[in-house]
Amino acid sequence: VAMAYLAWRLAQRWCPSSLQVISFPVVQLHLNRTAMRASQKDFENAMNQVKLLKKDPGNEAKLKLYALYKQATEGPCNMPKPGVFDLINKAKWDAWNALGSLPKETARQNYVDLVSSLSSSLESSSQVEPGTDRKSTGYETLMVTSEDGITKIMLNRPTKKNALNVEMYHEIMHALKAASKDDSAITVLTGNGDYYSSGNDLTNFTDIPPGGVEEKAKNGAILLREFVGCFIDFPKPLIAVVNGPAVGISVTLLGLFDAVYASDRATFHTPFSHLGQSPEGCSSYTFPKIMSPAKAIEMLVFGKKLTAGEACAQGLVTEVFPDSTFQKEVWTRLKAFAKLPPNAMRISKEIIRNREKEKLHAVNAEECSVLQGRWLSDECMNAVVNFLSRKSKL
Ligand SMILES: CCCCC/C=C/C(=O)SCCNC(=O)CCNC(=O)[C@H](O)C(C)(C)COP(=O)(O)OP(=O)(O)OC[C@H]1O[C@@H](n2cnc3c(N)ncnc32)[C@H](O)[C@@H]1OP(=O)(O)O
Repeated sequence: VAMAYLAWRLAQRWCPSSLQVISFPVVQLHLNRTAMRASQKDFENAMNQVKLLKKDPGNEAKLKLYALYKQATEGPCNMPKPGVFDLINKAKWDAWNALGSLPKETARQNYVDLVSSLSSSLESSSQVEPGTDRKSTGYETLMVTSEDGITKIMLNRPTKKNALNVEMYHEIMHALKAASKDDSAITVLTGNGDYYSSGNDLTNFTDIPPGGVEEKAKNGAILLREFVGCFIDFPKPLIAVVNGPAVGISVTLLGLFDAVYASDRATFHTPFSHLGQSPEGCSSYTFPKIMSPAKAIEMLVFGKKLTAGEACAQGLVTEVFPDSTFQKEVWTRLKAFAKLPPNAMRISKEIIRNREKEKLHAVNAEECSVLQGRWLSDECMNAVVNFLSRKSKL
């Protein structure tokens, strides 16, 4: 019920504007387009095209498609209004009902138009999609560059505080795999804008697959395990340049980096209990080792936010720099590191890290399995709903 509520809140957030988009232009289109009518064949083609869309068009578009489809095939909404707790069906009913007495032919035409615009917009944004060698511009959520012996992977959703959406998880894995094979000596992860990263994108929780929330949680655990695994196995020196606040998984992963340089503006926050969740990124193992069990519990269980200075004192951060000179000082240092013999660095990292690898993979698997259960809990669902409905922030 909580997840249905969540989907409904999202639909509700989008619906006020989307209903205007549905009802107002639909009527206009009807007036302007008496001569342009989509045939039944066009309509059927559009229905098939929807199934072939390479990307999920999002809940707002799906609600519009649903409403137009129902209007085109059954006419005005004559179903009883779903009960107040039947949240998803109520959002669908609202969308359909908002079409009023729009004629079937117009709804059919609008459906065809909508599918056509979705196909072209999603098609064009997926031209840079998977498969071949991605260059910097081939990423949607990252900027990846390679120069002076350094591959820099920059999280690039500054307007969302570099929250990690599903695409970003995949792109980071792709970029790390490419960096492990390229001719750079070291690899750097950093953030664009004022944040390093605000952690997992909480809207990841809203896209529920046909198998429901259980399938969603299972897929999330698989993705997380693979994602963290890439950091455990990364063979070259991996350095975090923490340009601003870091939250959640962007903090826990730092225990798997080989050096962490932070601006004095950065903070380190893992509010897992607040979110009804539990630690990941192997932090249940690395943090107690790095900073003592008691300090790790303050962070991972009680959600204590550390300043950069405190994180450095606890051993999570290697060195802190004043924000005004941060970029200059850090990159000068990194360029010097990148001139060291790459094979020697690789082999030294291997000998330091390898004996822990098996343990880290086991910890990762266990953390993912615990989180899978947490994502289905009321505590977690309520926390996500509260954030998405703007009732809470960290
Ligand atoms: C599948 C793998 C799962 C791995 C498990 C990982 C767990 C974690 O990482 S737990 C940590 C999750 N992160 C959070 O709970 C942070 C939530 N965000 C916030 O509390 C705040 O946004 C803030 C403190 C990070 C920043 O606050 P403020 O400076 O006031 O900026 P805004 O809130 O206005 O943010 C701007 C814009 O960005 C969106 N946004 C920021 N962080 C997230 C996020 N984590 N998920 C989704 N969206 C995020 C925010 O909603 C704003 O969007 P618009 O309103 O559309 O402008």
